[in-house]
Amino acid sequence: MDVLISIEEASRRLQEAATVCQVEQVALDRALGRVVAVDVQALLDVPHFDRAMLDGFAVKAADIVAATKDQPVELRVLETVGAGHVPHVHVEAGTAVRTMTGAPIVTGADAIVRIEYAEELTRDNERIVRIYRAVDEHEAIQERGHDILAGHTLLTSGTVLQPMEIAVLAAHGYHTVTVTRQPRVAIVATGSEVVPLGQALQLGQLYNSNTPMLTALVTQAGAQAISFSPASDHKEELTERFMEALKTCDILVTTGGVSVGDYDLTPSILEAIGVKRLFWGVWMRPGTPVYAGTFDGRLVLALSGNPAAAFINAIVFLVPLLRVLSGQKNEQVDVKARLKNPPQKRRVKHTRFFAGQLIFIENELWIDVSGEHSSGVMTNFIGKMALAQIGGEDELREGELVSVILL
Ligand SMILES: Nc1nc2c(c(=O)[nH]1)N[C@H]1C(S)=C(S)[C@@H](COP(=O)(O)OP(=O)(O)OC[C@H]3O[C@@H](n4cnc5c(N)ncnc54)[C@H](O)[C@@H]3O)O[C@H]1N2
Ligand code: MOO
Repeated sequence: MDVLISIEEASRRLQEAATVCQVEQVALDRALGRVVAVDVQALLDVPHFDRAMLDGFAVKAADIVAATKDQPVELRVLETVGAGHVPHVHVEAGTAVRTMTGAPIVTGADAIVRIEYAEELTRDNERIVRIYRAVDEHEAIQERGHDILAGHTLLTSGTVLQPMEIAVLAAHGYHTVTVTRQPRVAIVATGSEVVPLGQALQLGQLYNSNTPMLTALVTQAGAQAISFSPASDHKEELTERFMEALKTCDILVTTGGVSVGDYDLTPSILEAIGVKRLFWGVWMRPGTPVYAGTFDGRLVLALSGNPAAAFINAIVFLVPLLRVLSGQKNEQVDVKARLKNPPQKRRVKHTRFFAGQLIFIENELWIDVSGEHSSGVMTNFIGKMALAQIGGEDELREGELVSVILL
């Protein structure tokens, strides 16, 4: 390992080495979570016509200024217009059109009176409506272009497509959208003790939990995970697996073999195949011996083998990197909470991370980090929604205000 560097410095080196992925077109029904690559313009005025926002009667507001519960005003009803219908008449003084929510407003009308304040009847074969309340001009009418006007910018590049962004694109008639290609992340777990799921365990062996965890995390972050079978701690096997994985990806993520033991071969093998080191060792715990490098325009992150350390390494370095590669520009919210039940641990120079539960106590956000925090303990993460990050001048004491990373 090198002299340890700060998380900020490690992140800076990684982000500097990262480049945004190419662009591609995707259909709207495949676009969830993808990142807009080019600003998208509004193609239409939306709504595309003046429309009714309530079921009622389209009227001239001036006709019914005197309408009250006791002294209703009567108007002649010319026709009924539902959503998707087109009015065939023109409202003159003394007339109205029965108009349903979403229908176009008939010409001549300037307000909608809701149906609850009106009563329609037939007199001498004529449709009449009694109106019991005055309305303001424009009441319950949404004008053409009220939401957005054609030619305005609808979505800026870097926007993550969530359900409502997709709805907005569809409202303008877009079938497809230009997005950045999903970053491809190759995942290689290492360690002679690590065996694939489905195989009986012998003494000293354990199942590979890091690959499924990282695959899930990468998928959750909107990137594409390519998982390889684990490689045992042999130079030839590690070399072959790393080289094979590097061919297919934007980022190679490995776990295990980054510390100082006799079989911790990952950094030396990566460098033997041409990886250029960005750092090896960060003031963080868990996850201190994390390694990073570059290889022919790709990035390499070699995480600790300890599941909790690998997870926190990935949350701190991999997830933000995926944001950069996919061109995301969404602001990250800075969340702070007060520490509840901090472990009795020595305050060290390392930035520490503890999984916790967010709770409100008397209108203040707290993060309860009770439970065992060890690199080898996974169950303490179950159901936890956040990590407390204790760094800099922060103290490990009850009530300390610390940064929180939402999971
Ligand atoms: N003398 C020193 N020893 C250690 C140091 C040190 O500075 N000096 N650092 C410690 C720290 S901190 C960590 S973290 C670990 C990092 O070890 P490695 O990254 O080299 O990881 P391994 O030794 O390969 O594995 C650690 C642990 O995790 C288990 N493991 C590995 N891969 C998987 C997997 N895919 N799924 C589930 N579990 C996995 C592995 O069996 C080990 O138990 O080093 C300390 N040592
Ligand atoms: O990286 Mo380690 O998790 O500090 O034991």
